[in-house]
Amino acid sequence: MLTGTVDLAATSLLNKLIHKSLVESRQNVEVLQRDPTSPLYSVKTFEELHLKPELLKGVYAMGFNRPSKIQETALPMMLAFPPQNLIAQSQSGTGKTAAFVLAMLSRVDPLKKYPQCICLSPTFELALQTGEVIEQMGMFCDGVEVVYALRGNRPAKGSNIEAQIVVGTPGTVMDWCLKLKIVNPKNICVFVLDEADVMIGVQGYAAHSVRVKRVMPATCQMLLFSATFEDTVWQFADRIVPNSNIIKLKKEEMTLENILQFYDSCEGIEQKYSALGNIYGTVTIAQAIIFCRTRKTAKWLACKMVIDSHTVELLSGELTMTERACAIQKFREGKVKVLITTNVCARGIDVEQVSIVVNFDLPVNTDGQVDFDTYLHRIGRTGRFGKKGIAISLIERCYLNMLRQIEEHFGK
Ligand SMILES: Nc1ncnc2c1ncn2[C@@H]1O[C@H](COP(=O)(O)OP(=O)(O)OP(=O)(O)O)[C@@H](O)[C@H]1O
Repeated sequence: MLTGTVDLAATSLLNKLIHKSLVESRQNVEVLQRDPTSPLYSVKTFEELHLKPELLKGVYAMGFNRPSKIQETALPMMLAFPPQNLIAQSQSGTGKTAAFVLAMLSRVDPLKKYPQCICLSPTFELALQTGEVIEQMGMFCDGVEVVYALRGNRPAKGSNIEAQIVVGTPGTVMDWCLKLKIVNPKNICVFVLDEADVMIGVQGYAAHSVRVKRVMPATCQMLLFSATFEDTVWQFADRIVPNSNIIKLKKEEMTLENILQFYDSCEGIEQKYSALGNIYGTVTIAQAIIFCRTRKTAKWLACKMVIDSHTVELLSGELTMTERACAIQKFREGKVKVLITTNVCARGIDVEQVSIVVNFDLPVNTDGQVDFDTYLHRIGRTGRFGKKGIAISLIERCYLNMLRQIEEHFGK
């Protein structure tokens, strides 16, 4: 890790690194896809994975040349007959979404006009993003549609849902299945839990996910995906999805070599703010996400930056759904280059141009201990699919021990 206050020398070094990483990113993906130790490596081509012709067309239209390791390994398991359950772990940005989307699209029958697959996501933004991937990848699958089971999109009781794939957050999907009864769980043949460790390991999410699972037919294929699974969550996953195929990473494989991690030790919040000000110019060469621990800090930071004439977008859980959708869309389209957010965007969000992640605060759990998994998910918002990325954590000196714990935990 690189240390020191972000002074002029450090800023200029960062500048160089960002330019270098932007130039090297594309090349790096090609190199990694030929490196057997990389999570992007595969022996097989998409043709050899026996995808339907319309899906092959979709994959190539998205610009994918070869599958990644998780896609190569998971797809044959997911597409096998009889259908098999799968619990799969792979690093951030290595193509898990594409893998389970291909599995759902392979299984739906476009002629049947009712929901056949459900994908649960922990956040509104991630559900929207996954739905968009389904729509893009399935663009040649005539008659296949997606419906979003999200707060704010509430069809009337008795509505007839014709879309074959439902993407949504657990509470709303549960309502659609059990309360409104507009999705018949008995017709579901694939049930995906994205960010599965949260979906089954965190109270609230878990209660809803498990209730939906209970009303599915026993033959329904369960697919659990995440970049992180704590040991206790593995055990729980194994219990609720018995007889699964399992793809698991070793601890030392979890961090990505293509993301450089730095820190800057600061005296207090104001010094953190000035450190951020020093690197703002560098950060906006491409796009950046700044993570804060609380909504309050995120709001404070966004207001302060706007007052100082910086263009930033705030996205936190206190915004309305329309405001959240608008904020992520603006950032995705590159209309704003800096997104200030909380853990609501820590997982899954995929914006290719993000070359820097800043931890304005380190993520901690409810006991005030470092939340290693969230750290990994946050920094994984950069360095997508082998691109180069930079993560900078601003740390108050009294919390430097947390940094050591992160280094020890990941062996980096
Ligand atoms: N085979 C491929 N070739 C090229 N690009 C790919 C391929 N598979 C996925 N991608 C791209 O890589 C990026 C990351 O993929 P994706 O979002 O599926 O990763 P993920 O593993 O689900 O990440 P996270 O753990 O953060 O949720 C996306 O922009 C996606 O379009």
